Amino acid sequence: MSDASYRDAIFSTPLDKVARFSFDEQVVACFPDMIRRSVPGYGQILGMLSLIAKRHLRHGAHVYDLGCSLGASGLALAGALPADAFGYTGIDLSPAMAARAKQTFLDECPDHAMQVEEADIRTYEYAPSGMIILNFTLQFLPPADRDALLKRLYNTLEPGGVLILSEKTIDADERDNAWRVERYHDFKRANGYSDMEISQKRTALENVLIPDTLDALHERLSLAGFPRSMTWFQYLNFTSLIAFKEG
Ligand SMILES: C[S@@+](CC[C@H](N)C(=O)[O-])C[C@H]1O[C@@H](n2cnc3c(N)ncnc32)[C@H](O)[C@@H]1O
Ligand SMILES: O=C(O)C(=O)C[C@]1(C(=O)O)C=C[C@@H](O)C=C1
Repeated sequence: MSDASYRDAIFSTPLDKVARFSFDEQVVACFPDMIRRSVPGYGQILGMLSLIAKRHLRHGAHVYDLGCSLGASGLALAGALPADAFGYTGIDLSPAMAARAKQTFLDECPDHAMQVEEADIRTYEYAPSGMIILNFTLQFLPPADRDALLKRLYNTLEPGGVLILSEKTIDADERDNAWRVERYHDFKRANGYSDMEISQKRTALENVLIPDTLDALHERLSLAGFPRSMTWFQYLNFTSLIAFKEG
């Protein structure tokens, strides 16, 4: 079955040298377990996506899911909306992710027209769309590339379209940041990760996942052209924003 998932044990043994985190076969094999145990509120964010789509998506409009990984957002939409309600393109640069997402859609929702493209979201040629999902992906782009992408996305959205931006964040205040990171590590421990796993993954993500502050995310959305953005979800150092294009 294409959604078979293993328990994430990638950082459970001591490594001489921790390699940079990458979305390779090893991560793909345990990704559903990894993201569920590592991202506070991941399930709730997925659950809200289809409710937001029901309110904001014009019937038949297109949805882009950027950095779709295994297509969890697409599956959430397909589970809640009929096939003719929307079109969907998931894009991911990782060949292993894209291949597995493609197969998952064929297995799980063959009646919905779900496309997956193995491509770079920075250079992809977007068609007009009603909703763009960027869930935990912008944080993996070099910061210098983020504004240009958001501007392109704003320009491709149809009037009345929405962008959902979910990210890990950092606090500008050092004490607040330390508190939030410590409680995040408590969250991971409570989900079965050891101190060694937490520490080795932290090293692997250094200079790979570069978080912005919540204020910087709103500022980027404003710079891109969005007249309005809101933080609709926050749980420790993970957040989700919605940005609206004027209708
Ligand atoms: C944390 S995962 C996203 C999780 C996913 N959105 C979900 O909700 O399950 C980040 C994904 O972004 C992809 N990615 C990173 N940089 C990318 C780029 N420049 N273009 C396309 N995909 C990219 C990675 O391959 C990875 O699958
Ligand atoms: O484990 C962490 O520290 C995380 O930041 C979680 C996180 C993410 O936010 O994208 C990092 C890598 C994996 O893609 C899954 C989740």
